[in-house]
Amino acid sequence: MTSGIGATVLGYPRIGPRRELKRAVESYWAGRSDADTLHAAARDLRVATWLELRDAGLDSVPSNTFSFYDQVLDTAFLVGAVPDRYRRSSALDTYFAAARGDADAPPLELTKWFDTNYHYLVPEIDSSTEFRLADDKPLAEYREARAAGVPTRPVLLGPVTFLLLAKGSADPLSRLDALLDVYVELLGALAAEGVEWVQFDEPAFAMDRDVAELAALGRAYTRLGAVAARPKLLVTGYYGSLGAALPVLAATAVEAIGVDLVAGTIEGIASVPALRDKTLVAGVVDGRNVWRTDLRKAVATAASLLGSAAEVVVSTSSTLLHVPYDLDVETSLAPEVSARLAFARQKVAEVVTLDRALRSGVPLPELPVVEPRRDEEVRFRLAGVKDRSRAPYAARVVAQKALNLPPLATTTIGSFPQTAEIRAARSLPSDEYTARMRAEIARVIALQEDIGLDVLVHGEPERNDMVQYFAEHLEGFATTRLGWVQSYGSRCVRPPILHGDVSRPAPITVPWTAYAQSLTSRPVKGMLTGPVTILAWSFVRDDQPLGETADQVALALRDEIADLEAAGTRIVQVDEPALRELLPLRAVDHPAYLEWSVDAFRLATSGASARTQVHTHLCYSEFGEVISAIDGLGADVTTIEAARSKMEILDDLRASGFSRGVGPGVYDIHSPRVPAVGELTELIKAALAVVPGDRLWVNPDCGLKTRAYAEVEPALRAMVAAAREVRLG
Ligand SMILES: CN1c2c(nc(N)[nH]c2=O)NC[C@@H]1CNc1ccc(C(=O)N[C@@H](CCC(=O)N[C@@H](CCC(=O)N[C@@H](CCC(=O)O)C(=O)O)C(=O)O)C(=O)O)cc1
Ligand SMILES: N[C@@H](CCS)C(=O)O
Ligand SMILES: [Zn+2]
Repeated sequence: MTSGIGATVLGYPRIGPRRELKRAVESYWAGRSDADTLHAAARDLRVATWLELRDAGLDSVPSNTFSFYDQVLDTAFLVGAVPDRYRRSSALDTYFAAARGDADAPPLELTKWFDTNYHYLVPEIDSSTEFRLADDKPLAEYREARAAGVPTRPVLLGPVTFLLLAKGSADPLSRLDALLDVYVELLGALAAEGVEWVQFDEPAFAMDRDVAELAALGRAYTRLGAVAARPKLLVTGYYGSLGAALPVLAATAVEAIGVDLVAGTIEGIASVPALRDKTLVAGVVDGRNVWRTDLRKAVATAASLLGSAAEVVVSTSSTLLHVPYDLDVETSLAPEVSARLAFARQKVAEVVTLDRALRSGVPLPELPVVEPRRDEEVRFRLAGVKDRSRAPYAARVVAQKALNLPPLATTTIGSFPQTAEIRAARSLPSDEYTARMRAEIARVIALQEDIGLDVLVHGEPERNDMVQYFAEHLEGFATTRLGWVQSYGSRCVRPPILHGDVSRPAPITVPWTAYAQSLTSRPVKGMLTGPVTILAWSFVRDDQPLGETADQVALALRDEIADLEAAGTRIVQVDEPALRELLPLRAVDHPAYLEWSVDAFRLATSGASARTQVHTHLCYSEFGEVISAIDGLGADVTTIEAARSKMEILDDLRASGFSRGVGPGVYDIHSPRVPAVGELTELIKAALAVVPGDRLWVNPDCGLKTRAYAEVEPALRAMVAAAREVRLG
């Protein structure tokens, strides 16, 4: 039996090719435009996407991939799982209150989406949550697309992944049957509308799952498969192999299963007999990286599955949300780099080409193969690095006494507010720009001295982004002009493209840091982004192990640290906020990752003298799982996000016996709220119960770049006052 889904992609970017959605929502938030204007902008983006995908030749076009903020939040609204504290006068304002918070309620928790740089809002579900079909977004988008002449396939977050991502219940799956009632009702409504296919995403099953979770998956799709009048069902599990979830899904009545054959493998697929009457949606075009597909290899992979399913069709390995829109607008990329690339629009064309080749025998085009740039000197130097250790910590503590820091030393994480004036200045001529940035640094240093911080920062005004900035100054990286990818809500990043061997033509941060240090007698921290984070937030080459690429980046950072020391820098911070993010989804892959990631950090930092205090900073994740790796980094001081998770990290630190300097963040920089001195002293005292005062640092959770001075200044003053109060006992 063939089902006729045909060539498709599992999802598409939604921010607009020129970040139109960012401008539209931010304008609405600022009160500069009304809801109708915002809805019209959103509609234009959706319609343009559907027409583009249809005209590119896809047989099945996805819908409901649009979101004003986040698809997990959309799902919470769809099923009525929105806490009452967010109820506002309109549905749109209720939605944005949950996403961003307001004067009356802090937002839902924001956290990393699997092993990507996308962030989702964590639904709150407990035994009292009354699920109901509370929104018609998937239906409305289907109708809108149909009116534009495009029949579409609504994409929904699968019920089991939704519950597994939620918090608030010790046993979220106990709510599955109640949630399924809503999905059953929705399937009926979609069928009545004439929807032919619906896609359910269950990426939670690319991770290790226990027997109860696998059983819940089976129960969910057995129930949805049994709905009398329903669209055909495609269930996808991406960011890795479905593993044990594949036979579970195959045993249900769903018509199609989407498998990730880029992050996952074909292993085990042929041995699932129940797939033989289903459509296999073969994800052979990489949804997360930007390399052009090896068409011959991809078609061979898909063809090898032909006997395992009733039908095999070509698709992307995951949603295309994580790649930029269009390579063709990047006219400044070197031709030998762009010849190796495909962004979302080009990937759609690849899917169509591959599907026609697989199912109709249309010949594949011949494309030239371009090899990555090799740098023999970098490879030679790396082969010569034998030792990645520093002097013992006790000796470093003695050597660093010269810094003369008080107990409960106060500092910030690096960035100060990136104001509109700073961003606008980027287009100035070089001399003028440098003068503006130096003036900003001088202002930030004077402010920190006035506030009374002990260890200062230069404020990072010259950095458009903590990864892109370094990529712009390293060989082996390309950066884009318009290659924006959604990170969270309206915030976007332009991940650099790490395409060849990495080297550092000249010092990167030294002039800015040295200038800042020349203005003050207090120590100014040199500020670098670590090798793991640079890889995590870039598109990385896939022709060599990640550990090799990380070492090349680390070597460049090692040279930068040596130059910072030579210029008089006594403290260097190497940020690794993405250390947890890159942790592989399957436990079997953890040890190898933790080994190369820790090794790369140690390569970057182990050239530092015992007198130089090395800090690292981590945020955006829960760190319990990688606490021993954090210890393995060997930094003298680790500042870590803690306030948002209510200092839960203290338990992990206590349990791990962490014995070096640590700064659990005392206030949440994601909220405009200014903390009171009293609440900060309480947090510092709680931390003092776990870490002695001479090793305990007082700092915010993360950098201040997204905040305004009106919030930052009083918050830092409160933080310094709290540290002084606790010092006095
Ligand atoms: C710490 N985080 C980061 C992650 N990933 C990164 N690559 N970088 C990170 O810092 N992942 C986890 C978190 C995610 N958090 C954030 C937080 C904030 C942003 C953000 O604010 N993004 C900005 C874009 C930042 C940037 O690249 N700025 C450039 C370009 C600015 C710009 O838009 N210029 C205008 C023209 C100038 C003007 O007049 O404003 C234009 O191009 O039109 C710069 O400063 O030069 C955003 O706007 O979304 C992202 C992730
Ligand atoms: N130094 C960076 C770290 C962010 S995770 C900053 O302060 O923005
Ligand atoms: Zn941070």
